[in-house]
Order: sequence, then C-alpha cells, then structure tokens
Amino acid sequence: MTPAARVQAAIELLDAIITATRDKGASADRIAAAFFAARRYAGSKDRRAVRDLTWRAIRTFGDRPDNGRSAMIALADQDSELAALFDGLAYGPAPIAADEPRASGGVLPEWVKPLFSTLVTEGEYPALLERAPLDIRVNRLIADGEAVAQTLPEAAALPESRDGLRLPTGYSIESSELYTSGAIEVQDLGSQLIAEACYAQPGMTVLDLCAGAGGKTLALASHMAGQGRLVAADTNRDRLQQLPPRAARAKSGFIETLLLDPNKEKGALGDLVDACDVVLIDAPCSGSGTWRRNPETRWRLDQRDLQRLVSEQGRLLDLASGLVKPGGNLVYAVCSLFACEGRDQIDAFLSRHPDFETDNPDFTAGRADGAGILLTPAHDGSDGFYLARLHKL
Ligand SMILES: C[S@@+](CC[C@H](N)C(=O)[O-])C[C@H]1O[C@@H](n2cnc3c(N)ncnc32)[C@H](O)[C@@H]1O
Repeated sequence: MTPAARVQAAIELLDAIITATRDKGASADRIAAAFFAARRYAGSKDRRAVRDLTWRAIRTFGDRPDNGRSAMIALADQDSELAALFDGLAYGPAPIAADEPRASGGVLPEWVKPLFSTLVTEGEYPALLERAPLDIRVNRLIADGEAVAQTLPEAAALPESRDGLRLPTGYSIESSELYTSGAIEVQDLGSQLIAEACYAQPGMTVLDLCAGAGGKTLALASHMAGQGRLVAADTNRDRLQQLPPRAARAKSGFIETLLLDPNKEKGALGDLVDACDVVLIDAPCSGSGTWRRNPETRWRLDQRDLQRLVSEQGRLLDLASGLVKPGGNLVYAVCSLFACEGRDQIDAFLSRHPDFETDNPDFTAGRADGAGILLTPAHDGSDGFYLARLHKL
C-alpha cells in the first residue's frame, strides 16, 4: 500500500470503529481484525501503519468524531507530512478543502471531567491516554521471582507489588517459554495490587464474584498456594469459559467456576452465605481507569450506562456483604477513576452496613480517597483503580 492508501484505510477503519461505538457494536480490536482479514493485500507493515494512525486518532479525541475523515484531517492540521498525503491520487484520500469539518476537543470527553475523583487533577489527564507498559506477575505455583528475573534481564522489578515485573512497552512475551509454561501471567500492576489486597492465604474460602476470564482469580490461586477453596463466579459464560484452560496452564486446577444468573445470583451462592474469608468484587464499571488500553471505550460511555453501572455496583456490594463470614473481608474494586463508582459507592455502602469497617492494605502505591485507595496512571504508573478493603465485624 502507498502511504496515502494507508491514510485512506485508517479513515475507513475509524469510520467502522466510530459506528460501532455509537451502536454498541464490537470492540475496536475486533473491528480492526475483521478489517484486515477482508484486506489480505495489506502486509504486516501496512497493517501496523494503519493501526498506528487509527489509534493515534482515537487517543487524541475525547469526544467521538463525526467520522474518520474529520479526525484524520484534524491530525493533518498538526502534521504536515500527513497533510501532504491528502493528494487525491489513486487509493489515497481526497485533498482537504479549507472549510471541511475537523474533529475537535481534548483527550477527554468534557462531560466526564467533573466525575473524576478530586485526586485526578488536570495535570493527570494526558497519562490517562498514554500507552500502558507491559506488566507481568510471577506465578508462585510454578516459578520464583528471582529465576524469572534472571531469564528476563529486560524486566524491572515492580517494588510496589509482591510478584510484579515490568517489561518495555511492545515487548513480545506471549510466545516465550515462561508464558506458555504458566510461570508468568500478563497483568497490570493495579490488578496485581487488587488481588494482593485480598490477603488470600492457603486454606481460606475465597470468592471472586466478578471473575470474568479469571485474571485476578489466578493471582489469588498463586497466593493461596493451590490450597483451600477458590470460587470464580460470573454472569458471562464466554468469559468464564476462558478460565479453566488458563487455570490448567497456571497449575491452578483447584479453582471452581460458577456461572451466575443475573439478578438471581443468590440461588447459586447459597453455600457461601456467611462462609467466605474473602469476597472480591471486581465490579463491572465505566473502565475510565483503563482508557489508556482501550481508548475507544470513552466514545461508548454515556450517562445512562454509568447510572446503571453505579446501581449494579451497589447491588453487588449488598449481595457480597452477606457472603463474607464475621471477621472476613470484602474487597471492592473498579477500574474507574470516577467518584460515583469509587469513594461515593463505598461511603454509601458503609452507611448501609454498620457491620463493616474500613481495613485498607498498607501499600506503598496509591493515595487514600475516602474510605479506599485510588491508583492512577500518573501517580502510580498502573491502570486507574479504586479499591477498598472492608472488614466484617
Ligand atoms: C471488571 S470485569 C472483571 C474482570 C476480571 N475480574 C479480571 O480480573 O479479569 C467485571 C465482570 O463482572 C461481571 N458481572 C457483571 N454483572 C455481574 C453479576 N451480577 N454477578 C457476577 N458477575 C457480574 C462481568 O461479566 C465482567 O466479567
């Protein structure tokens, strides 16, 4: 493909992504995969160039642009090499007319700015959209940290975590022996700290209520040294089905998976009432702390979705409160930096449940935010998370 044809392809890919975010369609990654599958003539360098250009536009504009061309023209206004490719030649984009619409605005949608925790000041905004590093967690069931660090001299220790290492952005790890043998998992520092906040120990009964594909469940399994009862529950069958093969690779076959019926969870959780040493709720949320990984998701979010998520988080907290045994802990987490999903949610829970009190972990990372802890990309170098550990009296 010529450089101009790559620009036109990026415009078309952006159009598809913009439409999907408007109509609640597939993720940007899936759309890109289908886009390139239908364009076999695009070689690996073409694909990388088209992807880079597309994601540059997605990261730049907080509000969803009207279309791909308006976004690409706005980028071209700041980049003369890109502007020169709008030359109207075969397969390239048409020349830019002076009065053509341009996408505008900053990296964040205006309406979300007042929602952030007061700790997320304007100076932190750019980091919310910067490329994320590649963090890995050593699986203690298979390997020890020193041996992994020796095999991976490029990795730097993450001293805030028990088992974390950081690799350079773009490092390819998934074909390495360490990864295929289950000795390491790819996991952001923030996610590692959420699992650590559970202080799961061998022999405990632990419920990961919103386990998804089990990223944090596997960390809990490693902390529990494979001993005790670890239940991974979720309402999403597709995600939950990904866990058993991952658990097998991580030598964590003792994990039980439990598919829940939305709004009827209690039926399936009956034997865990007042029985869990730890319940982790990694709740469904806006994802505003992970926009650096999935920047197009900020074009999907609207007020109504957010309200629905906030009320679901409150419901899950109430549900989980009855599963923790007296003297046990409830760990609540969201990959969000909005106060309504974080500190306000926990303040409201504590006023509804006087039998719980704050008992936060003593991390070197994060800042106190109400009754919990806030991790942010700018302050902690992790994805953005709110977490609170609550002790049942
Ligand atoms: C933030 S994701 C969890 C990510 C996962 N813990 C991990 O570390 O990869 C939130 C999960 O909550 C699940 N969920 C939504 N409503 C639920 C409910 N009522 N009960 C249990 N899980 C639910 C979603 O299907 C989704 O997988």
